[in-house]
Amino acid sequence: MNAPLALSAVVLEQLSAIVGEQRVRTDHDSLQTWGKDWTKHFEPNPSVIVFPATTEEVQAVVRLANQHQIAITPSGGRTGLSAGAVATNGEIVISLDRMNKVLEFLPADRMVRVQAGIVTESLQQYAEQQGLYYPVDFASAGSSQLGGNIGTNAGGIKVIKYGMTRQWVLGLTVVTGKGDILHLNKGMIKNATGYALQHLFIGAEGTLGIVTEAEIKLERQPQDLKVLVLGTPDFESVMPILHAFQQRIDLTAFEFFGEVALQKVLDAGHVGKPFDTPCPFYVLLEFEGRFEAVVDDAMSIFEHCMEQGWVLDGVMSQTQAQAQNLWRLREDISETIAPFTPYKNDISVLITHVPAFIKEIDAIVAASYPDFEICWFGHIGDGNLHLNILKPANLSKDEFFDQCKLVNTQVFETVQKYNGSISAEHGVGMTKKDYLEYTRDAVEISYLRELKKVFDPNGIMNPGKIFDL
Ligand SMILES: O=C(O)CC[C@@H](O)C(=O)O
Ligand SMILES: [Zn+2]
Repeated sequence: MNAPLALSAVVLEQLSAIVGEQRVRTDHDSLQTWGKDWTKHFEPNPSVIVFPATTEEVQAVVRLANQHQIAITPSGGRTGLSAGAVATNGEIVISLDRMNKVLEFLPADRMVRVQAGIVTESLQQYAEQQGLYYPVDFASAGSSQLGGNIGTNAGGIKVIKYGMTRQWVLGLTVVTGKGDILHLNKGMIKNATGYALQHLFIGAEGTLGIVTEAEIKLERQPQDLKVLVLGTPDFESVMPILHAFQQRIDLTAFEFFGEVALQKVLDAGHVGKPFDTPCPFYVLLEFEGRFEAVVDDAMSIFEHCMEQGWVLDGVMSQTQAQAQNLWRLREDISETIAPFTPYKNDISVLITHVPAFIKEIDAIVAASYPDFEICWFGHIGDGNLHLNILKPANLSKDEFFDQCKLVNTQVFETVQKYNGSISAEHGVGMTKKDYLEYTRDAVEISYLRELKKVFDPNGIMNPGKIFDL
């Protein structure tokens, strides 16, 4: 590991003057902890971690960094999977941990104004206390922060009904890379006054500036959610099941996972199998079962799917506890496979192309990784697959990643052929940076570079993420 790059005593003193001496850390453990996210590919090596409490303090740090030409990496809950929040090169890490407050609730607007360091689950709980719902949800919601969700335009398990984080952002306060504070859109639903700059900061991974506050839209709470887990004989059956249900029922989730993923979760021992019939693939779907007619409808579609041979076995939750247990079969996958140092793909195509796309990707991985375990899962109802390749115990991390990267070209050429994305919801960060042109063409990337210069002329905001300058 590289030694942390030392900042001059003057800069450290100035940082202390801005955020307070107790809120500046340079000890080894802090640098390691706040210098990285959940990605395992890169070694953290920041110079200092600061913990501002207000937008103005963030602004002062950004201005200081501009003055001294020091790079900044914004840091939220550090649950990212693409190394968007890893500081490898002497950066000042700005942690939003102290900026976690709810600032204002406007019931008539069904909107809450929060600081960006609020933990996603705390925002969900706050909404619930108001009798409302914040629908962006995923397994890491207990640790991830809203600012990070905005930085990657996080998706998760309810996108099929509620969309990505972008859909819930009504306004943002940001500190640009230049050090200006902008209040973007101020929570309005209707505001036809030109470029909607808030949208540029959603998915920007902290490369244009730092999101410090957000106005977030809330929704009515879903009622009587029912969960079905169905076993299918093959990939080909998955999409017909989706279409059969969607014709008659508004789904709040449609997820899928393969046998390898299920087995790993069952091996962890926290949850039992859904039914006895072993199946190569499973889908999990959810809907609001407020009315008996909807639940009856779901049962008859389930039977129709069995008659068609698309479903081999299945189960529907009868209680909330059962629904939660069925969800764990899907939600526990990512954490359960983490010890296998997975090589992650987070790819998407239009729903139309999913069947052909999966077939091609399956053929590539089967031919290229005959000795590796392939763990399929994902938000198939949104056209988003999480293809995780698991590291065999006898290979080193570097050997394993090198072998996986050899196959990237084929996988990403297939993504490109279907006009898909090399990163559906995890962001580009450093892990997918070299492959950006498979989704965004060179002319488009040149516009991204120009935009970056407008907001961050000195190139200090999270350099090395998404693209190089
Ligand atoms: O670990 C992954 O590859 C996916 C993580 C997360 O996006 C999920 O859908 O569980
Ligand atoms: Zn996901």
